[in-house]
Amino acid sequence: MTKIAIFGVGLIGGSLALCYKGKPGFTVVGHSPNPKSVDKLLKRNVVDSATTSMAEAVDGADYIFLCVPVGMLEEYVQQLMNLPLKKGCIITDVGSTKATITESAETMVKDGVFFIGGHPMAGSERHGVEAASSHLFENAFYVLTPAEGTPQAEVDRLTELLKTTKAQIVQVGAREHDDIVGAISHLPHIIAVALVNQVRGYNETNPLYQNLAAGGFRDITRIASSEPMIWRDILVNNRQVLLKLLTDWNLEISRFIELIEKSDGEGIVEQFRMAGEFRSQLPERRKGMITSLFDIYVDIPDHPGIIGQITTLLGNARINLSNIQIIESREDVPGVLRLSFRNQEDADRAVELLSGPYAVHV
Ligand SMILES: NC(=O)C1=CN([C@@H]2O[C@H](COP(=O)(O)OP(=O)(O)OC[C@H]3O[C@@H](n4cnc5c(N)ncnc54)[C@H](O)[C@@H]3O)[C@@H](O)[C@H]2O)C=CC1
Ligand SMILES: O=C(O)C(=O)Cc1ccc(O)cc1
Repeated sequence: MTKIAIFGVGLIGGSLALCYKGKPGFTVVGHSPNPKSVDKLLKRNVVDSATTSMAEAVDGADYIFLCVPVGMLEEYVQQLMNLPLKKGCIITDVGSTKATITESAETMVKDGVFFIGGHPMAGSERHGVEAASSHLFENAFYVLTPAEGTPQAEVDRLTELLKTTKAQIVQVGAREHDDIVGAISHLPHIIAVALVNQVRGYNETNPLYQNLAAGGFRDITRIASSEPMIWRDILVNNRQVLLKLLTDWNLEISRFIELIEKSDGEGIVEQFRMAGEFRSQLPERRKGMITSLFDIYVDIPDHPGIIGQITTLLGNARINLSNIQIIESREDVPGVLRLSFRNQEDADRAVELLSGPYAVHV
């Protein structure tokens, strides 16, 4: 039996637990310092067993996943080193930054125990075990940042284990990881939050901002709703990289200020052209760092219970709805319902299911 211990069974820890729980040959134990959380994990059936005792969780464990906020990772590795661990045990984490934990764990691990940094590059703005899903990592990249001197055979062993997540495993240097992920994930989160707060300010004097900010604005700022504590730790941890990126961001914005001041139409066109060209080269069907929602639109006649009927149809077909929004609902016009799904397959199935009784657009 392969024993997997998971510390911090939230969105990511819970999703990992669901990848292994019930698979032949695996047993999954969840750890939380909070007895109420332990009860919740058992009730929700996310793990085979759960405990508040670190010693009990790691007893005989083959793999230990640290899925707590980035700021707690080092402390967890330190505490694990004071416990009897199984020989050959691999400790890995899922933190969104990799340099500090990979470098410090290297100095902490004892003989016969290995630390391999990890980052499943998929997630969402939601948090907690309630949002966990065994499908979260499918078709996403899962980065491993082995500490120097880690035998490749151990990295291969973890890679083999992680195949169950259906993610594509890649090895990247920890510092290179933080540079790249800083630019494609951490900076966009900062920009989304700053943008929402800018509009929030205007909205204080004119609430029409909020009313008109549906649709596109809502979409591009989804990640501004991410869990504050998780992001506090990520941004503080990756501060060096982010300070450089924010300086570059200021330059990009200054360029736009100048172009607009000068009414430089050609310059503006050139900015859009270059961005469009690069963007069109991004991989299309792979799940990226910042996941998109897949939307379909359904015309809804104005009569009571219609939304319930649609959600029931989807529920019965076990199609997971991620978001639902009424776009227009006035007495004189039929409403449009926007249904969002986490993947194209669910969106396609929903179109097929709803196209009979309703008018569906994509
Ligand atoms: N949210 C996302 O989309 C992604 C997050 N990550 C990383 O995964 C890790 C976990 O994040 P999520 O699962 O999103 O967050 P979450 O909030 O859903 O889960 C965090 C877990 O850690 C526990 N925890 C929080 N503070 C704690 C404390 N002081 N002591 C002990 N346990 C504590 C929580 O009870 C919860 O079980 C973070 O390191 C994050 O950087 C990695 C990839 C994606
Ligand atoms: O909500 C989204 O799309 C994300 O960007 C999720 C995410 C958050 C943190 C990560 O380290 C990786 C992915």
